[in-house]
Amino acid sequence: MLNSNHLDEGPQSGLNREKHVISAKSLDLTFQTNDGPVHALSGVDLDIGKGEFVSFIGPSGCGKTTFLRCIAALEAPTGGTLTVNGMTPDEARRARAYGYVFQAAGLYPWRTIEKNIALPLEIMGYSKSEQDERIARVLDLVELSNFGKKYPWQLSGGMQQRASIARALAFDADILLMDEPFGALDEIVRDHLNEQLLELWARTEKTIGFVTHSIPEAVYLSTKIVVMSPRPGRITDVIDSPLPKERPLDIRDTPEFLAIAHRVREGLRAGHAYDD
Ligand SMILES: Nc1ncnc2c1ncn2[C@@H]1O[C@H](COP(=O)(O)OP(=O)(O)OP(=O)(O)O)[C@@H](O)[C@H]1O
Repeated sequence: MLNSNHLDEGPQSGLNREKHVISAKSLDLTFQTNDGPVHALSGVDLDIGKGEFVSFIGPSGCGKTTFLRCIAALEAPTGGTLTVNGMTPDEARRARAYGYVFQAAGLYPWRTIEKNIALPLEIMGYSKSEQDERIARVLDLVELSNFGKKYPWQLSGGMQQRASIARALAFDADILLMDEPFGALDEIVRDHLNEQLLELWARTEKTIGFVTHSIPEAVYLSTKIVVMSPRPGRITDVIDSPLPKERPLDIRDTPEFLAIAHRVREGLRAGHAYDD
């Protein structure tokens, strides 16, 4: 079975009827390092509903990436529970419950954009015709239909990131995990990609977990903003955004937007003060 969606309505699954796509309870993760233990996540409680756009914001080292990696079963928590589509993260990974977009686009330079998107599909055993169909659909979603035959180095940084998003979307996972995907891009390109990402999210109704250092980006994109602070990494505030789903860029000048941005900033400050 190739499509992850089958797990949502499986017959055997009382578990799968759980309404939260991602649910963390008292999640803890301590890394054992040569310099002693590093408490990367402490008592993290968070529920993410289907179709939410959730941003994680906080200073360097507060555990944003670690939390995303736990969801993706790339790290094993040392305490608490975490479910993804009602399964363990490892089961969800095997069921292809999510796509992952990294900070660097991570495209293979010797493969065309099409061939980069095809790679996970090849590994998963899709037929050539299904690969082609999926590649065409995701290239259209990220507005790169005319660039499939190009190599990554022939594309701008923003286009490469869009190609990387297309690759993560190709096997149609319900969840998209994005770790600071636009951090290295200039403001104008980033604004444009933020707009496109919101459109894509509205069209596909994916659940998105998005790591960022930018307050405006978090507020512009999210239905829920999770503010974190370090040592140990923990959640200090969860803000449910009252902004409408349709968001032109100039919404960033409205009092409602600025009020949320203010609350995020206060949350970040409080986290820092805690460390002093
Ligand atoms: N594999 C690992 N081994 C040991 N320590 C680790 C490991 N991965 C992360 N850490 C530590 O865990 C803490 C949380 O790191 P993490 O990368 O999740 O933070 P972050 O909030 O994503 O930071 P940034 O914004 O800089 O990406 C940091 O102190 C980091 O040094």
